[in-house]
Amino acid sequence: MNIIESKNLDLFYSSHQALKNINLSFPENSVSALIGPSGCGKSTFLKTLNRMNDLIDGVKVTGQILYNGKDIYASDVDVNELRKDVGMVFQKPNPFMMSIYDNIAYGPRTHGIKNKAVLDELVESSLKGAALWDEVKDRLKKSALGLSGGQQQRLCIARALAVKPKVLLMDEPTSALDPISTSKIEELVVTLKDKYTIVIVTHNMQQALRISDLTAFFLLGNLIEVGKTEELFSSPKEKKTEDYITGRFG
Ligand SMILES: Nc1ncnc2c1ncn2[C@@H]1O[C@H](COP(=O)(O)OP(=O)(O)OP(=O)(O)O)[C@@H](O)[C@H]1O
Repeated sequence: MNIIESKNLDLFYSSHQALKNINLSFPENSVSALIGPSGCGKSTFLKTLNRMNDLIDGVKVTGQILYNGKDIYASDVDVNELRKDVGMVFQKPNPFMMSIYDNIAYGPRTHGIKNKAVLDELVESSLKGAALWDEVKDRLKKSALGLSGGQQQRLCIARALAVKPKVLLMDEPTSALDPISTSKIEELVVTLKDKYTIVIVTHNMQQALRISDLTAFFLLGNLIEVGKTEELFSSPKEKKTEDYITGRFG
């Protein structure tokens, strides 16, 4: 089943059309990679999936994003609830200037959870889910800013998991990390798909090959091709896809 999908989606930044008639579906419990050269609209598309573009002046969206069959741009949609279900992890780790514990408890607290035992359990299960618990369990009250970059990124993933999302959007989550931290995040993404649906923007085609089930190739605001990752990389249907994945441009 497709948990989230776009239908005839256009997006304009004022007069500049950044997305052109995008039709793309994401099956539950899969990892999908969005690839394409800089400026092709990958991040813009990712952000339409939980209305992060709402925050930008002059943005106009037409078409639909259906989450569990319901248009998230409908007027009665509660954007906070949507972003609870469709969480996001950014390129640069962005922990809050507070303790590791409070970073994770922040989201649940804003949704009204105050009980300490419940929060303790959420903090532990989220950190375990992000493969960080063992490294931080003895320093939960220490500042999150004291963690390494790779640990900070796993903390941000744990923070996203703490509100029990269904979909996780990741915008180049490893581009600021060293190779060891990168491979930890890649392993984590593969394990997370048992419980979540993941859409990840990456510039690294090897990464897309290693971790994703589906790959979508964007170029100049158009979706050129989407398919099973292995097939898209081994026998692309479109010449433009082939040129990109073989490094002839982009
Ligand atoms: N806030 C904004 N205001 C105006 N134009 C924007 C804005 N954000 C992005 N754009 C434009 O929209 C197009 C798509 O940008 P986007 O960031 O989605 O591309 P991308 O594929 O994610 O690129 P990169 O890989 O470099 O992050 C580009 O032409 C970009 O200049």
